[in-house]
Amino acid sequence: MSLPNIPVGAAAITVTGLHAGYHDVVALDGVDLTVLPRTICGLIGVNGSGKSTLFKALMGLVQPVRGAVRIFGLPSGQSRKLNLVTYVPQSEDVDWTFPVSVRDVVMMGRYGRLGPMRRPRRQDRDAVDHALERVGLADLQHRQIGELSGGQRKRAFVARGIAQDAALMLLDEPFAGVDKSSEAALVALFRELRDEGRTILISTHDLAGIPQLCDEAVLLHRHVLAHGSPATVLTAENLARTFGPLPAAAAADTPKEAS
Ligand SMILES: Nc1ncnc2c1ncn2[C@@H]1O[C@H](COP(=O)(O)OP(=O)(O)OP(=O)(O)O)[C@@H](O)[C@H]1O
Repeated sequence: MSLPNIPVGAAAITVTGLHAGYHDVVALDGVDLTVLPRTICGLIGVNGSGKSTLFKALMGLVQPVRGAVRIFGLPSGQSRKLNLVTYVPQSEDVDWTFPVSVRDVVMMGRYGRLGPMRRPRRQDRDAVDHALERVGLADLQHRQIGELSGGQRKRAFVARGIAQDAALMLLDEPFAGVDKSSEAALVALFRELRDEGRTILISTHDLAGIPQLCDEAVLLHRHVLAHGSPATVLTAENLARTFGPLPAAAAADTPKEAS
């Protein structure tokens, strides 16, 4: 991975005093969050707690009412122009009837990197081949994107981010609709991507999978309730603050602190 544009020493994500929302809906109410490079950070919260809005604010798709967002020290528009960040949205936010192949979707990751002729060159095609291989979709690359299963569509968007060679990947529920064996393969892939130098912010409802996947966890409810290692964050007390009191049987199933 070549990341010449990243300011040395900058945090991957810096969010300060962020207030954002939609018309009369306050979705984020004073979010402060710093995520260092080479980290997989899990974003956890109930439905409507503001996870997707935070992703959109990081991408510049939702404007702050107050506060600021920086990606590698840069405003979101600039970080997007420099191909520093990629976003895998929730499936509901994508028009799957759009007549493009899986390969076309992955090639979109290269658009910001095309040469002066604006045509894919050998290196772009190679990057797309490589990304398709890494998510296990090489055999399905000529299918229309809408003809894939839910889990395969997610993998196509992850491949787009890999082809883009983005230093920061924002993944909104990448495991939704993904079967257990594909989820295990994605977890291994995300850890490889982290080890290559990327930073990943990932929203998930799979609490039990957090300790294996994530270096850090963030509990969100319009603002950050807790942030730190999974062991320190996923305590019964913090989870009760995030999700409300759990029934005794469910509480017994919550992840144990790592020893
Ligand atoms: N386009 C929109 N217009 C108006 N309100 C919205 C819009 N999108 C989200 N909201 C509201 O903003 C708040 C935060 O929503 P958001 O989608 O960020 O939550 P979330 O944590 O991602 O939820 P989920 O787990 O269900 O995906 C909710 O109250 C939601 O109803």
